[in-house]
Amino acid sequence: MPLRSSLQKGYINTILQEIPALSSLFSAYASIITTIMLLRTMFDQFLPPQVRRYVIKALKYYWEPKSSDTQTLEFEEKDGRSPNNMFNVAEAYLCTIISLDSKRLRITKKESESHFNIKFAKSQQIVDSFEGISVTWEYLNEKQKKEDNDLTKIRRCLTLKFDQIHRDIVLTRYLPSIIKKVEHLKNQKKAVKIFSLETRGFKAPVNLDHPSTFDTLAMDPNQKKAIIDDLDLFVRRRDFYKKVGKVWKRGYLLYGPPGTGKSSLIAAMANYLKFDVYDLQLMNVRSDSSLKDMMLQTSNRSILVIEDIDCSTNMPNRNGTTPSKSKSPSDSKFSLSGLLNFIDGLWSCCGDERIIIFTTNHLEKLDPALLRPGRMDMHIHMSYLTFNGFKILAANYLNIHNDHWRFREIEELIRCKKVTPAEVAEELLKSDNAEVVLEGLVKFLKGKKNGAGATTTKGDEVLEAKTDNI
Ligand SMILES: Nc1ncnc2c1ncn2[C@@H]1O[C@H](COP(=O)(O)OP(=O)(O)OP(=O)(O)O)[C@@H](O)[C@H]1O
Ligand SMILES: [Mg+2]
Repeated sequence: MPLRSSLQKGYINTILQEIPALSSLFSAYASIITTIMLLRTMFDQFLPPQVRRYVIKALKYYWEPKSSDTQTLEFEEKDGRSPNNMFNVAEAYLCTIISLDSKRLRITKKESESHFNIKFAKSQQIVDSFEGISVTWEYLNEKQKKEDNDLTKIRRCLTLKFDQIHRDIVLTRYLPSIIKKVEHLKNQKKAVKIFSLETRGFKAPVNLDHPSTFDTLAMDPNQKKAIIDDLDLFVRRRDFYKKVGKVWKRGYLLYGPPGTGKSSLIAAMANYLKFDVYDLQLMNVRSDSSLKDMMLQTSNRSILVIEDIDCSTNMPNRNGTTPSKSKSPSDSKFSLSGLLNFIDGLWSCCGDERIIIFTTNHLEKLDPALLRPGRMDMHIHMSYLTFNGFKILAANYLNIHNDHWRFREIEELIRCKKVTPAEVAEELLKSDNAEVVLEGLVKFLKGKKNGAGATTTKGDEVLEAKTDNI
């Protein structure tokens, strides 16, 4: 083939032309090797061993990749004999950033858990980034010989590697942010407990298991938002309370007719904050000092509830007279001023992050001392159902998220009737069929007495925040 042979000829010519350049490259390379070998021989033969060692060390320092550039932190599973919580925190955090693409994963499950956990496995690495820096986690699971005998033990450890120049960021910001994230996660998973009071103290707690949340509460949206904002502000103000020298507590007074959602709101608050609830029935409190003892039994991050404050006890007022004749002041060593002292923080200063909630159906019956500005931080009026509230119930109970042809009529009826969310919720439960339920509700509303000014629609009219009192 003429073409092929001409190409081959071309290659050969090119190679022949390059021969002088290649041969000079080879000779340069050979002379470098010879020089190195000569130097090596001189180095071995003429330099004393100490100097040789020193030179080798110096060369290593300049030429080897510097291992000291990488900082390694070790999180051992055990700190001596006790568990190292930082290991658990780091492990929990890594579960949240693990990629399912990892070639090796560990799967764990406790008997009490309904789902399995995915953890990262021996010798696997996870690269994480924080504020633009990159860090590498590795899980070590190595056998170690015990010093005193031949037995081996397993050393479990997480290592965190990063460039040394980022040490401050890792120690002062990255690790604290991990602790915060894990605390938050734990809090999300926490089951809220309720402690009820007996004469001798609080009973063993049970899970609150109350399904009420801010999403399911039929309330004016502005009022709901104001409460959520207030709770959020409260929980993030630890330093602020410290700075101004106030006990870190917040008091809410919920008032309104029966069935308007006062207890449901308490459950929603507890579920939102994941705070345990202490249900304090005042009839079981015998004296001011026993109230103080009860307080000592409660934990931080909790809600103390005193329901129906107007009628739960024949508490003597500050003049020593009881509202009811069934008990004389001498029968009870528990007084209104004792309770007021407690609210004012004298006794609650044994704990942090406390919420106190009073409920009443009759605001007018309460001792004015309880209502004085500064006692309860926020007065929340739980009123009759509004149309906005009804739409929330319709979405929850009937899955109606948009408009419905019956809504205009229902809106008109709700505007001029006094109807509680509890009454409407009961009507909405009566059938699976939305048409049947709404027809029944219209009938029910038509059958109710008219009530002027039954509903208040503006959030700011039904919510009085005494925010200036913290
Ligand atoms: N605002 C509301 N949003 C949603 N459901 C509500 C609301 N109010 C009442 N309900 C329903 O009515 C039931 C009773 O309400 P809840 O016990 O919260 O009322 P209450 O104001 O505490 O009444 P009481 O003054 O008698 O203690 C709740 O379990 C819930 O199903
Ligand atoms: Mg209630």
